[in-house]
Amino acid sequence: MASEEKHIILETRDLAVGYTSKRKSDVIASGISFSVSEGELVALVGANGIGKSTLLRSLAGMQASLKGEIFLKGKRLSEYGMLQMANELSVVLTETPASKNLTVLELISLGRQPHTNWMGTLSEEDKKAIKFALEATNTETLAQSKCYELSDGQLQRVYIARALAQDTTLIILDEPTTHLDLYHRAYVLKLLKKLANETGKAILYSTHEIDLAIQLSDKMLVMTHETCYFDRPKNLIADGRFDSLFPTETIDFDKNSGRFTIKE
Ligand SMILES: Nc1ncnc2c1ncn2[C@@H]1O[C@H](COP(=O)(O)OP(=O)(O)OP(=O)(O)O)[C@@H](O)[C@H]1O
Repeated sequence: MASEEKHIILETRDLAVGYTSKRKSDVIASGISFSVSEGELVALVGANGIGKSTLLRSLAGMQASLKGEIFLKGKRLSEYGMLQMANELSVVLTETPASKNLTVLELISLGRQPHTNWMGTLSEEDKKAIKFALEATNTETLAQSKCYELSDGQLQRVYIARALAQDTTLIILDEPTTHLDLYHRAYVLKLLKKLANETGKAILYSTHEIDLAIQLSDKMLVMTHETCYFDRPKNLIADGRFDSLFPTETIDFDKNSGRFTIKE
């Protein structure tokens, strides 16, 4: 038990996330308890507006949670300073403000910021990490392009490359495959799986590609209006957690194939 706990990178306990204004707290999701261990790819799924982005932003320390605890490598997230956090956690959000005047190489190099010296010069190790990020995301040929020249799908891979260059133990990605064509969707998800399983990174990503997530993820966090379920995909299927994720008069979940079908 103790050795298992040692490998947990991210953990939440009875977390509630949402928004506060002067007058009230608006809880979007609550009772969220799960963990991501070293070497695991975990998918976060749920219907539109259920709170996936809200949860990911809370886990990345970008907005305060309303209740419960978040631990990063056993230490409360609230106790991390900015630089220390950047050494442990990289984030790829859908609405990442695009520094579109930069070249791809410059943007990816920014991922090395937590590691570079006070002059910001790149060491051999920095250059190696950038080269790896370019190769892994299939973006080498784009290196000298300006970000504003890229398609949405190319830009998405560049943001993933920046996170890889940052070389953190935990990577959080909000819908990393949204703008990608079928080939790059499969490519990126297989890459995330490979990175997690082979380099020991802990990767948490949100997605609407539930079928692909079932095939590729080690574990899944399923958000519903009532509660959140966290388990291995095959256990979630056996427990019927996908059966009523969407209105059943329109969409059916087939337990045998692990796929959704549209009703006639
Ligand atoms: N800044 C905000 N202030 C108040 N409420 C917000 C804010 N941002 C999002 N919400 C609300 O929080 C809820 C969850 O939104 P969120 O974007 O987290 O869902 P999601 O699961 O990521 O959705 P999608 O699958 O459509 O991307 C929605 O009802 C949304 O209107």
